[in-house]
Amino acid sequence: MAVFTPVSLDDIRQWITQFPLGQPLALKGIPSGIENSNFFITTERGEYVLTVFEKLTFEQLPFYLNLMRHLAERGVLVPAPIANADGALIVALHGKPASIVSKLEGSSQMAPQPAHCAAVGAMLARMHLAARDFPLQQDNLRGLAWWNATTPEVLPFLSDSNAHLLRAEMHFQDAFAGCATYKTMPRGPVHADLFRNNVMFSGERLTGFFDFYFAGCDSWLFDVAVTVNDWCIDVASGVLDAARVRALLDAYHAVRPFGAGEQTAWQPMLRAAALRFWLSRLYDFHLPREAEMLTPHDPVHFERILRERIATPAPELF
Ligand SMILES: Nc1ncnc2c1ncn2[C@@H]1O[C@H](COP(=O)(O)OP(=O)(O)OP(=O)(O)O)[C@@H](O)[C@H]1O
Ligand SMILES: N[C@@H](CCO)C(=O)O
Repeated sequence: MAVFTPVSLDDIRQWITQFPLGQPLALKGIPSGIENSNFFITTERGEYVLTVFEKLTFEQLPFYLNLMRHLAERGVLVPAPIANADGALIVALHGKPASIVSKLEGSSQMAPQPAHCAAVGAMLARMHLAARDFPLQQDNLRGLAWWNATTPEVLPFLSDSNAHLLRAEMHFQDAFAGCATYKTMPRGPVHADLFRNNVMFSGERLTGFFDFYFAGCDSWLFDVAVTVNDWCIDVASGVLDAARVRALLDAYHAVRPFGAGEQTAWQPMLRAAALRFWLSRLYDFHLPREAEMLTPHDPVHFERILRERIATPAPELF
């Protein structure tokens, strides 16, 4: 169970009185997740999720929590952060930053069909548009600068073939980020981690996006590429599934039309999105943190996807 900071019902009885949630009735650690310590809390007012942030700081967190509030207020389906009596969304618990958000109904759809992908594409485009007037700025902290910083840390653990792939792809992505097309791409706050396990569905009805703690300002197309690389693949091979790709991209395009520059950037962006998760998985695998129990995600999955995106022409964006 990936609970890095244990929290008990007794620990929060006094602490939770600063929120308008009534008495806590039950608290349960959530076993999935590798970044933060998460708990379901039942209070007299309903069901919520408590997150204790393990790496993100009090300085970084306002971007994520205020973005969620901004989106929720504009009808994008995301958990609504709960403010305490002073209006604060982030408060200390066991010396670490913590927040409480509303619990989404439904469950993750781990075997998505085209209808699920279309719902995700449409909501992603709505999210990008709704965040255009979000006033806070924060870079994608898992963007190009982080890839460049992390590459030398993981290289010593790689086979010759993988070290060559990583060096070559970093070279390609550094050059791509410097080109004119990249610089004109539409950008704004993006989720940047919109995998199947970060979206809730009730049947075919999308009930919410969550886990915004990798969000940041980046190109919208990067967000689309991250999403397609998870929602629209055959998991065993990493190969894109044409029907699901079409469903997701067409639904996105109907809400926020893609531009010609984005078509040019699509294949490099699919590669960038694969590289980002290959790198973070390599880092977590070879340089793990302590946890009560932690199962790192498999880096080979994204190595396979990266090789596949390099080898195979990208599908038409629109
Ligand atoms: N607002 C929410 N409503 C309902 N369930 C939630 C909510 N937030 C988190 N969960 C549940 O908690 C689990 C872990 O949350 P989350 O994915 O945010 O953790 P994490 O540590 O940031 O994980 P990772 O970054 O590995 O995805 C989710 O899979 C989901 O079941
Ligand atoms: N979605 C990431 C985990 C961090 O949220 C991965 O699958 O590697």
